[in-house]
Amino acid sequence: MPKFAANLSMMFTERPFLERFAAAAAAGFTAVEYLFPYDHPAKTVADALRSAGLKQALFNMPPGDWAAGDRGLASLPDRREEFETALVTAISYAKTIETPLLHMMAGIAPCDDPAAIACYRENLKKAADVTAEAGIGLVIEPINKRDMPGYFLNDFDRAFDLVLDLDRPNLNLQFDVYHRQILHGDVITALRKMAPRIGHIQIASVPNRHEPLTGELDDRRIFQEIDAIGYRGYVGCEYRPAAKTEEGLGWMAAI
Ligand SMILES: O=C(O)[C@H](O)C(=O)CO
Ligand SMILES: [Mg+2]
Repeated sequence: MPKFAANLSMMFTERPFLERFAAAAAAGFTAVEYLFPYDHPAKTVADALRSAGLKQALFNMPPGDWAAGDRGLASLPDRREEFETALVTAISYAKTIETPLLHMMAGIAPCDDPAAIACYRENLKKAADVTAEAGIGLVIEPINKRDMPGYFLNDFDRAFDLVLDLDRPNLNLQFDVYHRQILHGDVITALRKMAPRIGHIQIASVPNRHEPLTGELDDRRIFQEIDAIGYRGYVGCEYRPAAKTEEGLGWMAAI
């Protein structure tokens, strides 16, 4: 059975962010992930994590101005300096919080634009090499067009081929089952094909992005396959609870 990490950006949102760590631990989670810790000092987040006795699975590099519509900086040629600063910030936070893995978001840019493609590739190489020096893993995640219209990285084969082509040991794929199903379907075959380069997995029901066992996929079968491919990392529960978080946790006993 996979080991699950609560996503504190989506779950336990009935309480302020720093109180979600204790709530996740009380609910039985041993690890957490979230999108961004940057609204708080790194030490404050690290203290909340450690006080709750939790492990940190992953968080994202700074995405730019999220409220203004930024969804990452890596493919934006006119924001290279901001990307470099974001990389330094992410590594500093990752070291303080002892996070083994960072997700580099691509940004909103045409996926066929040559300048965006070149910029993304260069930034990805740089981020992989700099995180490797810090002993940190890096993942890239294709995201579906319904949830994130215009997002640069929106194809699993393209992301997988880029990981293989750049061939950095610490650079792998963030395989979000929710996005895979919406973008391409064929989840189990893709898990088997991409298994050697899967650095992180996330789950949510399709189409509503709620708890497991409530969507169109056979989540029990997918969890069996995640075990079968030999994935031993955390599976991030990146879902929006259909009601109160704790009321929706029955799936953990039912899988
Ligand atoms: O949305 C997702 O699936 C990603 O995992 C993310 O963190 C950016 O929103
Ligand atoms: Mg995801």
